[in-house]
Amino acid sequence: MTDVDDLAVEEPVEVPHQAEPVDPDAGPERPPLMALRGVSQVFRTKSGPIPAVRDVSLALDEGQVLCLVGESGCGKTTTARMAAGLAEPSDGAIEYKGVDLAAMNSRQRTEFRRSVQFVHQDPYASLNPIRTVYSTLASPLRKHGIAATKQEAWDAAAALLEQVDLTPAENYLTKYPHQLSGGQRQRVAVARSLTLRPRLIIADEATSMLDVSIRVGVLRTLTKLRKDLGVGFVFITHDLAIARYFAAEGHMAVMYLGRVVEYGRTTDIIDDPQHPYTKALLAAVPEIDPTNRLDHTTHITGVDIPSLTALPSGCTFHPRCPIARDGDCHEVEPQLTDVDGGRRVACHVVAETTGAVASGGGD
Ligand SMILES: Nc1ncnc2c1ncn2[C@@H]1O[C@H](COP(=O)(O)OP(=O)(O)OP(=O)(O)O)[C@@H](O)[C@H]1O
Repeated sequence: MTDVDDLAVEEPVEVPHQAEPVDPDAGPERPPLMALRGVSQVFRTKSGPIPAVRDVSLALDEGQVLCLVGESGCGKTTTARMAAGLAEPSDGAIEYKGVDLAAMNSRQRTEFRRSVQFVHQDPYASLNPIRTVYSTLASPLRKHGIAATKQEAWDAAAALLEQVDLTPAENYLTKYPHQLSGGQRQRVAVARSLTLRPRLIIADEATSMLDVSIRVGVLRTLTKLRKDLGVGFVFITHDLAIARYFAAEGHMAVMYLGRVVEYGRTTDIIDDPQHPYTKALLAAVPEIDPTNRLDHTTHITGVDIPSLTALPSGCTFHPRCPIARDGDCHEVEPQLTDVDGGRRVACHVVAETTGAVASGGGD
């Protein structure tokens, strides 16, 4: 877990669009930058189908940040890979600027591939070991006609390295991945994701393999890029301190066993979690709650996280839930329900307490 004190010193970041909750079902007149509509992913394996993601609807606008959080195996990476067009959903649709990926013509698909970039958790695995940093960055620049000559490619690659705070750039352009530290490699991977001037970066645990001090530096660079370039981020992390820092002016979706169980503004969720799973996640991180308003003695009850191949009936969280009741919680899967101010929660008890109504989005 990242020490939040390391992250707390950062000045607040201005983003081009102050984050209003984005409705995936907004009308076609102003489609979100990206929308996931009722997206599911079932992996067919020898031991049977694995429903990794079920009926997820999420959206974000230009320049916004959306954090996906949750325990290992809850479906964050699978969701991110579908959003990046790296895997086709078994059901539902991914839309970029209102156009379904599955129905895009070749021009739209090319624009999507340029505009939406994926940054992996492991920069060592994602960088070609036999290419220098220059070659890694120059290749897409030349291929897509952004740089016409070697000199232009060199200058553009150097500018990209400066954007990711690898300076002086000349010291890095001729290096190979094995000659760089983990943080430097991840900065090169981020620079590569910027080569085609993306509108959205999907970052999957992009800082989780880095030492804490290096992680903070890379997060600061990503935050600066968001501010300077207005690029949107889907940011995946299991670390709530990172989510609070990076998506402070954006939104958070909390996932559990393949579904979104709570969605809203990051600050609202951190300050006032509604779903018992979100409460338990936050209560497990005492340093994120210096005022001790959460009951840190309340842990998730019951057994370990259930298997995706044997999902509990009703609310899949009920075997571990401290407030589960007989009846609905055991029998009926709760839908995401509008609570207030754009917050959506999938919990029968919360819905009843707040008098909430189920949202039509089906997410
Ligand atoms: N290609 C695949 N084939 C079969 N099962 C898969 C495949 N990819 C992922 N899964 C399973 O789907 C579930 C969700 O995995 P996913 O990687 O999306 O979760 P995650 O929240 O990103 O977890 P982590 O943080 O550990 O990566 C897990 O149970 C995983 O084992």
